[in-house]
Amino acid sequence: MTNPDKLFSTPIANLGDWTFDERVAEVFPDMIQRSVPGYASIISMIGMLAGRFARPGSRIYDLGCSLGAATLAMRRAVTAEDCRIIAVDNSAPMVDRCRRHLEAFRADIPVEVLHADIRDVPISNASLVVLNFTLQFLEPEDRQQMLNRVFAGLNPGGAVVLSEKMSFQDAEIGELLFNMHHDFKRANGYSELEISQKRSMLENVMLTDSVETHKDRLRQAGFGHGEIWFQCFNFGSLIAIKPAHRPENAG
Ligand SMILES: C[S@@+](CC[C@H](N)C(=O)[O-])C[C@H]1O[C@@H](n2cnc3c(N)ncnc32)[C@H](O)[C@@H]1O
Ligand SMILES: O=C(O)C(=O)C[C@]1(C(=O)O)C=C[C@@H](O)C=C1
Repeated sequence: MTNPDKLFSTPIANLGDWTFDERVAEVFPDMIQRSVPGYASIISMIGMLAGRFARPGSRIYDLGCSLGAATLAMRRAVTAEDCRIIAVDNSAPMVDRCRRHLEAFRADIPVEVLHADIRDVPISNASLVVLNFTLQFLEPEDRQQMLNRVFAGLNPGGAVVLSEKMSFQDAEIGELLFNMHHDFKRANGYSELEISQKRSMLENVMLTDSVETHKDRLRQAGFGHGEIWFQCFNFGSLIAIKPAHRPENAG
């Protein structure tokens, strides 16, 4: 049983900015499940993607791993020989719990959990890089550079999975999907107070981009193109593949 998220159920005088602190880490599985439509599907399908993209002797990165849900799904699914997973988060309470979580299950794939800022972690020999609802917490001016580094660290034929809460250029559709997300939260038992307090805490620290912006950034990083492989309301996930080396005289 996970602890229920009741963090914002009573009025808070000074809301302040959102952080991934001890209290959030403690209720995180319940919180993210009830807040992100499609979260469980995305996690299990990241496992499937890892099974497909993992190459022998390569690394898989889970950037902003929180409690390690994506890492666990990938560790279960990867069959390629001599792979290792590097899971990174800059929240100490998340990293502590993530390590304990991973130790609770036996597995053949080694996992290194790093307490670090994803902007400082070298990326190399990667067959898959996962940013599952993490890029949205970087300052917008750091996002392109991050994706450039992901591209540079991927082996040819490797992929990036980029899941984000998104905004929409079409104002009417944007408003509908935003409202549907709030309906989703209400249906999962969150009150108007909980929804609005969390929203105002996230306001300054989680700035969302449009699907077009994400695709432009992926293109600029060198991926050629990226495409949505999952979407529910204003939450979605893109995939982009680093072109494989083409033989010298390929037409
Ligand atoms: C919404 S959670 C990610 C959920 C997680 N990927 C999953 O699939 O369950 C965002 C995570 O990113 C981490 N984070 C945010 N900015 C970061 C940064 N600059 N470096 C490392 N981790 C970061 C937060 O501490 C938080 O745990
Ligand atoms: O936008 C919201 O209301 C959210 O709750 C989103 C979101 C996210 O996308 O990361 C924000 C913080 C929590 O980590 C869980 C979910």
